[in-house]
Amino acid sequence: MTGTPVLQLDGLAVRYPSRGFRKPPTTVIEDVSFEVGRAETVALVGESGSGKTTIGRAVLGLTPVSGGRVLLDGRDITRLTGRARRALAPDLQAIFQNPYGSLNPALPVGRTLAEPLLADSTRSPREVRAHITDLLRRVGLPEDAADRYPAQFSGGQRQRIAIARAVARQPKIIICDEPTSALDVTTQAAALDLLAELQQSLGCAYLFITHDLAVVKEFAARTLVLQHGHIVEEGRSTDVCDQPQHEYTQRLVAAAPVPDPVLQRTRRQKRLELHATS
Ligand SMILES: Nc1ncnc2c1ncn2[C@@H]1O[C@H](COP(=O)(O)OP(=O)(O)OP(=O)(O)O)[C@@H](O)[C@H]1O
Repeated sequence: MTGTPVLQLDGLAVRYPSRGFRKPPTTVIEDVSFEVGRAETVALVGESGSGKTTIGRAVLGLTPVSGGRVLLDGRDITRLTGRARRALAPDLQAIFQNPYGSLNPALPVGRTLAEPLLADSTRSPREVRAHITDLLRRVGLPEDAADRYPAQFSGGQRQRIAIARAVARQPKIIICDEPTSALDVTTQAAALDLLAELQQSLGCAYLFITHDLAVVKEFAARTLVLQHGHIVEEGRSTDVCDQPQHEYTQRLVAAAPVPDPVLQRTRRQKRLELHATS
C-alpha cells in the first residue's frame, strides 16, 4: 500500500453495557487493527455476531469506541460527534443492507439525492439538478426516477438509489454493510458490478462487510476474518478463500454453499470432519 491509508483502525475496542445489576460491560471488539488503501476494497467476514457491524458503526461514529483509534486519511476521528462528525460526510459514507429503511419514504428520490449536494453551498440549484441526472444515469436509473418515491421501486433499484446517495459527493471510503444480502442473486451481481464500476470511475475505497464468501472472492482484493471480535486471519481474498490457514476460516469456507452438487458433497464431508475435530 502506498501513501496514507484512507482508513486505519488502531487497536479498536468496543464494549457494550451489560444488562443486569453490577455486571461488567461486554467486550464485543478487542484490539482490532487494519488499514484500507485508496480505491481498495477490503472485506470483513465472520459469522453472525462476530462483530462486523459493530466495527462499521464504530467507524461511522454510530457506536461509541471504548479503546483504540479510527483514522480517516490520517486524521483521528475516533471521538468526533455533532457538527465535526457531520463534516466528515463528504469523505465517509455508508450503504446498509436494507435500502428501504435508509431512504426517507416521504421524499421523492430527487430530494433525497439533493440533500447532501445542497449541503455543499458552492453548488447552484441548477448544478444540483444536473448532478442528480448524472448520478441517476451512472447507477442505471431513468431520469424521471427523481420524481418518484422509494416505494415505487424494486429492492434492487432502491439499493441503486442508496448507492447514488452514497457516491454523490465522491467520498474517499464507503462502509458497505451487507449491501447486497437482501437482493436475489442476479440483482446482487448487478449491484456488485455497479459498485466496482463506480470504484473505477470515482476512486472510492470500500470496507465491505459480508458473511458471503462467494462475494468476497470476486469483489474484494483483501479479506479480514473476524471471530468473536478479533481478527484471526487476513490476506489476499483468493488466498483466504482458497487456502484458509486459521481453523475458523476453514470452517467458514467449508460452510459456504457452492453451485456444484459433487463439490457440495465433498464440502459437507469436510465440514463434518472439521466439526468432529473441533
Ligand atoms: N447495541 C448493542 N448493545 C449490546 N450488545 C450489542 C449491541 N449491538 C450488537 N451487540 C452484540 O455485539 C455482538 C456483535 O454484533 P454485530 O451486530 O456487530 O455482529 P455481526 O457480525 O455484524 O452479526 P450479523 O452478521 O448477524 O449482523 C453480538 O453479540 C451482539 O449481540
